[in-house]
Amino acid sequence: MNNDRQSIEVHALGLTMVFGSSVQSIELFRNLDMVIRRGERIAIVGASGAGKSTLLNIIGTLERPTGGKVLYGGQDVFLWEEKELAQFRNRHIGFVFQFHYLLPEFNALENVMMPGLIAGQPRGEVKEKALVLIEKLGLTHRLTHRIGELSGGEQQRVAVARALLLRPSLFLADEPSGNLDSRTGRRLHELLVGLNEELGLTMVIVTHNPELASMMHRVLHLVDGQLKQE
Ligand SMILES: Nc1ncnc2c1ncn2[C@@H]1O[C@H](COP(=O)(O)OP(=O)(O)OP(=O)(O)O)[C@@H](O)[C@H]1O
Repeated sequence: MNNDRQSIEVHALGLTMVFGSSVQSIELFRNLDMVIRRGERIAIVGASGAGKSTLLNIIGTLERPTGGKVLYGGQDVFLWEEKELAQFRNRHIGFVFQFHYLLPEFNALENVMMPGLIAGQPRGEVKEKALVLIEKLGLTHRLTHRIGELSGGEQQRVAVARALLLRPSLFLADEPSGNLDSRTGRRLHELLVGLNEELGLTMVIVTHNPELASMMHRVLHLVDGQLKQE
Protein backbone atom coordinates (compact mmCIF):
# COMPACT_ATOMS: atom_id res chain seq x y z
CA MET A 1 0.00 0.00 0.00
CA ASN A 2 1.47 3.37 -1.01
CA ASN A 3 0.77 6.62 0.66
CA ASP A 4 0.08 8.69 -2.44
CA ARG A 5 -0.99 11.66 -0.34
CA GLN A 6 1.76 14.19 0.27
CA SER A 7 2.24 14.97 3.90
CA ILE A 8 2.06 18.66 4.66
CA GLU A 9 4.34 20.45 7.07
CA VAL A 10 2.32 21.95 9.91
CA HIS A 11 3.30 25.04 11.90
CA ALA A 12 1.59 26.25 15.04
CA LEU A 13 2.63 29.84 15.64
CA GLY A 14 2.16 31.90 18.79
CA LEU A 15 -0.72 29.80 20.08
CA THR A 16 -2.51 31.13 23.11
CA MET A 17 -5.46 29.41 24.75
CA VAL A 18 -7.45 30.92 27.56
CA PHE A 19 -10.72 29.52 28.89
CA GLY A 20 -13.23 31.44 30.96
CA SER A 21 -14.13 35.05 31.62
CA SER A 22 -11.98 38.02 32.59
CA VAL A 23 -13.00 37.41 36.23
CA GLN A 24 -11.98 33.77 36.34
CA SER A 25 -9.85 32.31 33.58
CA ILE A 26 -7.40 29.49 32.94
CA GLU A 27 -4.51 30.14 30.58
CA LEU A 28 -3.29 26.85 29.15
CA PHE A 29 -0.56 28.24 26.95
CA ARG A 30 0.73 31.53 25.59
CA ASN A 31 2.83 32.13 22.47
CA LEU A 32 3.43 28.45 21.96
CA ASP A 33 5.18 27.39 18.75
CA MET A 34 5.41 23.93 17.26
CA VAL A 35 6.56 22.50 13.93
CA ILE A 36 5.48 19.10 12.65
CA ARG A 37 7.73 17.97 9.82
CA ARG A 38 6.79 15.44 7.18
CA GLY A 39 7.08 11.85 8.28
CA GLU A 40 7.75 12.69 11.92
CA ARG A 41 6.23 10.88 14.84
CA ILE A 42 5.89 13.10 17.87
CA ALA A 43 4.59 12.48 21.39
CA ILE A 44 3.10 15.23 23.52
CA VAL A 45 3.35 14.40 27.22
CA GLY A 46 2.63 16.36 30.39
CA ALA A 47 0.65 16.46 33.60
CA SER A 48 -3.08 15.97 33.67
CA GLY A 49 -4.78 19.27 32.88
CA ALA A 50 -1.68 20.78 31.24
CA GLY A 51 -3.63 21.28 28.01
CA LYS A 52 -2.37 18.42 25.83
CA SER A 53 -5.78 17.45 24.43
CA THR A 54 -6.66 21.08 23.82
CA LEU A 55 -3.39 21.58 21.93
CA LEU A 56 -4.02 18.46 19.84
CA ASN A 57 -7.57 19.63 19.09
CA ILE A 58 -6.23 23.01 17.95
CA ILE A 59 -3.59 21.39 15.72
CA GLY A 60 -6.36 19.15 14.37
CA THR A 61 -8.54 22.24 13.72
CA LEU A 62 -11.30 20.96 16.02
CA GLU A 63 -10.87 23.92 18.40
CA ARG A 64 -9.95 27.51 17.60
CA PRO A 65 -7.20 29.07 19.73
CA THR A 66 -7.69 32.36 21.56
CA GLY A 67 -4.68 33.65 19.64
CA GLY A 68 -2.09 32.50 17.12
CA LYS A 69 -2.22 30.52 13.90
CA VAL A 70 -2.05 26.98 12.57
CA LEU A 71 -0.56 26.73 9.09
CA TYR A 72 -0.93 23.66 6.89
CA GLY A 73 1.53 23.94 4.03
CA GLY A 74 1.67 27.68 4.75
CA GLN A 75 -2.12 28.16 4.75
CA ASP A 76 -3.71 29.70 7.84
CA VAL A 77 -6.62 27.27 8.26
CA PHE A 78 -8.50 29.26 10.89
CA LEU A 79 -9.12 32.02 8.32
CA TRP A 80 -11.43 29.62 6.48
CA GLU A 81 -15.18 29.31 6.90
CA GLU A 82 -16.34 26.50 9.18
CA LYS A 83 -17.67 24.42 6.26
CA GLU A 84 -14.41 24.64 4.34
CA LEU A 85 -12.49 23.80 7.50
CA ALA A 86 -14.68 20.73 8.15
CA GLN A 87 -14.02 19.47 4.61
CA PHE A 88 -10.30 20.05 5.01
CA ARG A 89 -10.33 18.21 8.36
CA ASN A 90 -12.17 15.22 6.94
CA ARG A 91 -9.82 15.05 3.98
CA HIS A 92 -6.43 15.77 5.57
CA ILE A 93 -6.55 14.88 9.24
CA GLY A 94 -7.05 11.43 10.74
CA PHE A 95 -8.07 11.57 14.40
CA VAL A 96 -8.15 8.74 16.94
CA PHE A 97 -9.50 9.45 20.42
CA GLN A 98 -9.26 7.44 23.62
CA PHE A 99 -12.99 6.81 23.42
CA HIS A 100 -12.95 6.31 19.69
CA TYR A 101 -16.46 7.65 18.85
CA LEU A 102 -17.26 4.82 16.48
CA LEU A 103 -20.90 4.52 15.42
CA PRO A 104 -22.41 1.59 17.38
CA GLU A 105 -25.30 0.98 14.97
CA PHE A 106 -22.90 0.22 12.12
CA ASN A 107 -20.47 -2.65 11.67
CA ALA A 108 -16.67 -2.42 11.50
CA LEU A 109 -16.54 -2.13 7.69
CA GLU A 110 -19.22 0.58 7.59
CA ASN A 111 -17.43 2.57 10.28
CA VAL A 112 -14.16 2.48 8.34
CA MET A 113 -15.97 3.52 5.13
CA MET A 114 -17.70 6.51 6.74
CA PRO A 115 -15.16 9.31 5.96
CA GLY A 116 -15.06 8.25 2.28
CA LEU A 117 -18.85 8.30 2.02
CA ILE A 118 -19.00 11.68 3.79
CA ALA A 119 -16.42 12.97 1.27
CA GLY A 120 -18.77 11.83 -1.53
CA GLN A 121 -16.44 9.20 -2.98
CA PRO A 122 -17.97 6.30 -4.94
CA ARG A 123 -19.13 3.53 -2.59
CA GLY A 124 -17.31 0.74 -4.47
CA GLU A 125 -13.95 2.52 -4.30
CA VAL A 126 -14.42 3.39 -0.66
CA LYS A 127 -15.26 -0.22 0.17
CA GLU A 128 -12.16 -1.46 -1.63
CA LYS A 129 -9.90 0.93 0.28
CA ALA A 130 -11.60 0.05 3.57
CA LEU A 131 -11.10 -3.67 2.96
CA VAL A 132 -7.37 -3.20 2.28
CA LEU A 133 -6.94 -1.27 5.54
CA ILE A 134 -9.03 -3.71 7.54
CA GLU A 135 -6.88 -6.55 6.31
CA LYS A 136 -3.72 -4.61 7.13
CA LEU A 137 -4.97 -4.06 10.66
CA GLY A 138 -5.85 -7.75 11.06
CA LEU A 139 -9.59 -7.24 11.34
CA THR A 140 -10.91 -9.13 8.33
CA HIS A 141 -12.60 -11.71 10.52
CA ARG A 142 -14.54 -8.92 12.25
CA LEU A 143 -15.84 -7.10 9.14
CA THR A 144 -19.54 -7.45 9.79
CA HIS A 145 -19.41 -7.30 13.55
CA ARG A 146 -21.07 -4.31 15.18
CA ILE A 147 -18.86 -2.13 17.34
CA GLY A 148 -20.30 -3.47 20.60
CA GLU A 149 -19.29 -6.99 19.59
CA LEU A 150 -15.59 -6.05 19.29
CA SER A 151 -12.94 -5.99 22.00
CA GLY A 152 -11.39 -2.67 23.09
CA GLY A 153 -8.27 -3.33 21.01
CA GLU A 154 -10.33 -4.26 17.96
CA GLN A 155 -12.45 -1.14 18.34
CA GLN A 156 -9.30 0.98 18.54
CA ARG A 157 -7.94 -0.66 15.37
CA VAL A 158 -11.23 0.11 13.60
CA ALA A 159 -10.78 3.73 14.72
CA VAL A 160 -7.22 3.72 13.30
CA ALA A 161 -8.45 2.26 9.99
CA ARG A 162 -11.21 4.87 9.81
CA ALA A 163 -8.68 7.65 10.49
CA LEU A 164 -6.45 6.33 7.67
CA LEU A 165 -9.13 5.80 5.03
CA LEU A 166 -8.59 9.10 3.24
CA ARG A 167 -4.80 8.84 3.55
CA PRO A 168 -4.51 11.84 5.86
CA SER A 169 -1.65 14.30 5.72
CA LEU A 170 -1.54 14.21 9.50
CA PHE A 171 -2.53 11.49 11.94
CA LEU A 172 -3.44 12.64 15.46
CA ALA A 173 -4.20 10.38 18.39
CA ASP A 174 -5.28 11.32 21.91
CA GLU A 175 -4.40 8.58 24.41
CA PRO A 176 -5.01 5.84 21.82
CA SER A 177 -4.04 3.07 24.24
CA GLY A 178 -5.46 4.72 27.35
CA ASN A 179 -8.20 2.17 27.92
CA LEU A 180 -6.41 -0.93 26.64
CA ASP A 181 -4.64 -3.62 28.65
CA SER A 182 -0.86 -3.54 28.33
CA ARG A 183 -0.59 -6.37 25.78
CA THR A 184 -3.26 -4.95 23.48
CA GLY A 185 -1.80 -1.47 23.98
CA ARG A 186 1.65 -2.69 22.97
CA ARG A 187 0.26 -4.19 19.77
CA LEU A 188 -1.40 -0.91 18.92
CA HIS A 189 1.87 0.99 19.55
CA GLU A 190 3.77 -1.33 17.21
CA LEU A 191 1.07 -0.90 14.61
CA LEU A 192 1.32 2.91 14.79
CA VAL A 193 5.11 2.87 14.45
CA GLY A 194 4.78 0.44 11.53
CA LEU A 195 2.33 2.76 9.77
CA ASN A 196 4.72 5.67 10.20
CA GLU A 197 7.68 3.69 8.89
CA GLU A 198 5.84 2.00 6.06
CA LEU A 199 3.63 4.83 4.85
CA GLY A 200 5.60 7.85 6.03
CA LEU A 201 2.51 8.83 7.98
CA THR A 202 3.18 11.98 10.01
CA MET A 203 1.80 11.53 13.50
CA VAL A 204 1.34 13.41 16.75
CA ILE A 205 0.22 11.41 19.76
CA VAL A 206 -0.83 12.65 23.19
CA THR A 207 0.01 9.98 25.72
CA HIS A 208 0.66 9.23 29.37
CA ASN A 209 2.23 5.95 28.29
CA PRO A 210 6.06 6.12 28.59
CA GLU A 211 6.52 3.11 26.32
CA LEU A 212 4.55 4.72 23.49
CA ALA A 213 6.35 8.05 24.04
CA SER A 214 9.74 6.31 23.84
CA MET A 215 8.84 4.94 20.40
CA MET A 216 8.46 8.44 18.90
CA HIS A 217 11.14 10.51 17.16
CA ARG A 218 10.53 13.46 19.47
CA VAL A 219 8.89 13.80 22.86
CA LEU A 220 7.51 17.25 23.65
CA HIS A 221 6.65 18.02 27.25
CA LEU A 222 3.85 20.52 27.79
CA VAL A 223 4.76 22.29 31.01
CA ASP A 224 3.79 25.76 32.26
CA GLY A 225 2.19 26.53 28.94
CA GLN A 226 5.29 25.81 26.85
CA LEU A 227 6.56 22.82 24.90
CA LYS A 228 9.95 21.54 25.95
CA GLN A 229 11.77 18.87 24.03
CA GLU A 230 12.89 15.98 26.21
N1 LIG B 1 -14.06 24.03 26.77
C1 LIG B 1 -13.43 24.26 27.93
N2 LIG B 1 -13.87 25.21 28.77
C2 LIG B 1 -13.24 25.46 29.95
N3 LIG B 1 -12.15 24.78 30.37
C3 LIG B 1 -11.68 23.82 29.57
C4 LIG B 1 -12.29 23.48 28.33
N4 LIG B 1 -11.58 22.49 27.74
C5 LIG B 1 -10.58 22.19 28.61
N5 LIG B 1 -10.64 22.97 29.69
C6 LIG B 1 -9.72 22.96 30.83
O1 LIG B 1 -8.40 23.11 30.34
C7 LIG B 1 -7.51 22.31 31.09
C8 LIG B 1 -6.70 21.42 30.16
O2 LIG B 1 -7.53 20.42 29.58
P1 LIG B 1 -6.95 19.31 28.59
O3 LIG B 1 -8.00 18.28 28.43
O4 LIG B 1 -6.44 19.98 27.37
O5 LIG B 1 -5.72 18.77 29.45
P2 LIG B 1 -4.83 17.45 29.27
O6 LIG B 1 -3.42 17.88 29.45
O7 LIG B 1 -5.18 16.78 27.98
O8 LIG B 1 -5.32 16.60 30.50
P3 LIG B 1 -5.44 14.99 30.68
O9 LIG B 1 -4.03 14.46 30.62
O10 LIG B 1 -6.02 14.86 32.06
O11 LIG B 1 -6.33 14.49 29.60
C9 LIG B 1 -8.35 21.53 32.10
O12 LIG B 1 -8.26 22.18 33.35
C10 LIG B 1 -9.74 21.62 31.53
O13 LIG B 1 -10.70 21.59 32.54
